[in-house]
This record gives sequence, structure tokens and C-alpha cells, in this order.
Amino acid sequence: MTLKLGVIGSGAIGREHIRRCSKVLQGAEVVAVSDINLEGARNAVESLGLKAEVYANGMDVINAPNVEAILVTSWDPTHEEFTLAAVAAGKYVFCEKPLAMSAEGCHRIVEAEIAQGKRLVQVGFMRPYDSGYRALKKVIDDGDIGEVLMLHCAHRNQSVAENYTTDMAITNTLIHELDVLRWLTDDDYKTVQVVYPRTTSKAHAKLKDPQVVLFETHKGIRIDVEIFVNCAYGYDIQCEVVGEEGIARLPEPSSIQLRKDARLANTILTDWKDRFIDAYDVELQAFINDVKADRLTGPSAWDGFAASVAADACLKAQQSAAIEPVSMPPRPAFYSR
Ligand SMILES: NC(=O)C1=CN([C@@H]2O[C@H](COP(=O)(O)OP(=O)(O)OC[C@H]3O[C@@H](n4cnc5c(N)ncnc54)[C@H](O)[C@@H]3O)[C@@H](O)[C@H]2O)C=CC1
Ligand SMILES: O=C1[C@@H](O)[C@H](O)[C@@H](O)[C@H](O)[C@H]1O
Repeated sequence: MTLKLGVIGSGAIGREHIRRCSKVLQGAEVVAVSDINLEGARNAVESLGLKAEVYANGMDVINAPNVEAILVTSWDPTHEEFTLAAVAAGKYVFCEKPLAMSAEGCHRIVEAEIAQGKRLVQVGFMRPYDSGYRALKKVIDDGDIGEVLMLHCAHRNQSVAENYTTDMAITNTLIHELDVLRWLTDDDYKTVQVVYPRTTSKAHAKLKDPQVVLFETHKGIRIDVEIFVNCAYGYDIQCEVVGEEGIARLPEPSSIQLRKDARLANTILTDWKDRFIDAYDVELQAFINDVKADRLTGPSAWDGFAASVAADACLKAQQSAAIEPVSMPPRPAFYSR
């Protein structure tokens, strides 16, 4: 049976997900699309030759009788409302990150899902589906580098739009590390501090860029993450894990090595769409398969909540310049792994 999907938000990633669910993945079709930019939604549907219905309001997608599962790919502040509505309608929902703008918002989703009695929400944290991160986790879990002591990470975007502000470095960008580093280390954050190096002249007025976020985990692991969203040279994700017996690094995306004009060169990607293209395919295929099997296994509302608990502490640390505690409540049995 083909799973009928409704998509809310047909911007950059919305279009990508509509394309992959319609043209690349197995077992699903997009039957409804909505965007406050109605013309954009129509264009997304027509350019792919789809027969999907186009709606002006995302709630109409959720309530459409033929829509069996929802993808929320609209702007960050809209995620909570649409995800809560999907859960209230008893429909499976894949929500892009962040799940909500605060831990409080995420917790409302957790409570609604528990009240419904089964997992309905998957959060769009795609890095655990990336082959490089999976290989890194295997090295750690197999004990190949011994006990983990430190992680050095970087999340660099080539540039960002003018509406991107200092807090979004946490809620929109670092949120990926806040999820994937918990998963990699099987640990939770205990404290966080944010420090600001000299700001790049390429940053807009309301953005401090770069930022360095320093964590201590409950096991005592120290983590530093550089967020640099106007790095100019490309889209670059780095993760180095230092263990007692060795060091493991996230592999670089493969690229042709070029020897020319007395230089040795590799291409660096410039766009998240290309860097994680395979991971997005795998994550959404898993969502489709899991919905059909009536059992979600991907990043949960609890994972979305955990990342936002840490994000809230980071936002506080951005303002205070102090070391801030991260207080994570125990995982409910409902979300046992
Ligand atoms: N997992 C990942 O690596 C990525 C996740 N994202 C997330 O996906 C979401 C969308 O990001 P982009 O596509 O880059 O942004 P975008 O700005 O290109 O697209 C967002 C779309 O949502 C629409 N929209 C806003 N409010 C709406 C509403 N109430 N109802 C329906 N449509 C609405 C906008 O008109 C726009 O077309 C964001 O939450 C972002 O954090 C984005 C890029 C990569
Ligand atoms: O999620 C994403 C964007 O929304 C965000 O703006 C970028 O910083 C991330 O690298 C990308 O993966």
C-alpha cells in the first residue's frame, strides 16, 4: 500500500523532501502540499508533475481525509502548532528540526503524544542516518579508541540570510549537534558555556559569528563546537572524537582529488542539501517504512525535547557568559529505547 503524505512548507527542504518522497524513495506519494506562499506550493507540485492538492492552510493538510502522515517543513516557529495538530488528529508526523522553539514547547508535544498512547512523532535529525556518523559511532561503541575524553566539532555554513540572528546559531544550527552528540556519546549534557571570538566582518548586524559552545557531559567528556555560519569557503561539518587509545574523525564527503598547476586539491561542498543528501533519503525511507509498520523507531519527540533542553541552556549562556547547568529530567518509560 502506498502511504499518502501531506507536506506543510514548500521552501528549500520542503521541495527536497517532496522530490525524494515522490521520485527517489519507495512506498509513498505526496497527495497534499501547503505553504503560506501559495504560488510556491503550486510551483513545487507542478514542477515535479504531481497531482497533489494545494492548500493555503497547513491545518487543511492535516485534516484532509486522504492524508495518512504529515511532513512539517515550514519555518521553525510553526513546528509546534502543526505537530500538536497532527498528534491530536492521530496522524504520524515527521517534523523538521527544531521540534519547537523551547523545551517547554517540545514538552507539550511529548505530553500530547503520551496521552495519545503511541509514538506518532519523528524529528528531522538526519545525522544519525549519515554513513559517516554511523561509522564514527561504531568505532566508539566497539571500544576502538577506548573511553571517550573529548570531542572537537565544527558546524560551518558558507553564508546565511540577513534574518539569521545570534540565537538561531543555537536553535536552528547547533540543534543538530545537540542531538547527534548525545547519540554518539550515549550521554547527556551537564553544563554549557558560550564564548564569542572576534566577529567576522561578513556577519549581519544582529548576528555574532562565529561562536564557540563548550559542554561538559555527565560522564565528564568535554566538547567544543564552533558554529561559524558565514565561513565563506563552504559547508563544512567536522567532528573529532579523542579517546584514551586513539582519535576518530568524521570522514570527509568523497570528492575527486585533483593534481593541477602544481596544486593538490579536493572539492568542498557548499550546501547542506548535498552534504546530507543520502542521510535525508535514508531517514525519510525509514519514516515511511516505520509508519507502514505502525511503529516509529527514528529520533523521537523525547530526543527533540532533550536537544531543546540543552538549546535553552545555550541561549541562557549566550546572554550570561557564565557556565550554565543543563537539567534533563529522566526519560519516561514510554520512550525507552
Ligand atoms: N534537517 C536539516 O538539515 C534541515 C532542516 N531545515 C528545517 O526545515 C525548515 C524549513 O527550512 P527551509 O526550507 O530551509 O526554509 P525556507 O524558508 O526555504 O522554507 C520554509 C517555507 O515554509 C513556509 N511557511 C512558513 N510558515 C508557514 C505556515 N504557517 N504554513 C505553511 N508554510 C509556511 C514559507 O513560506 C517557506 O516557503 C526549518 O524549520 C529548518 O530549520 C532546513 C534545512 C535543512
Ligand atoms: O538545518 C539546517 C539549516 O536549517 C541551518 O540553517 C544550517 O545551519 C544547517 O547546517 C542545516 O543543516
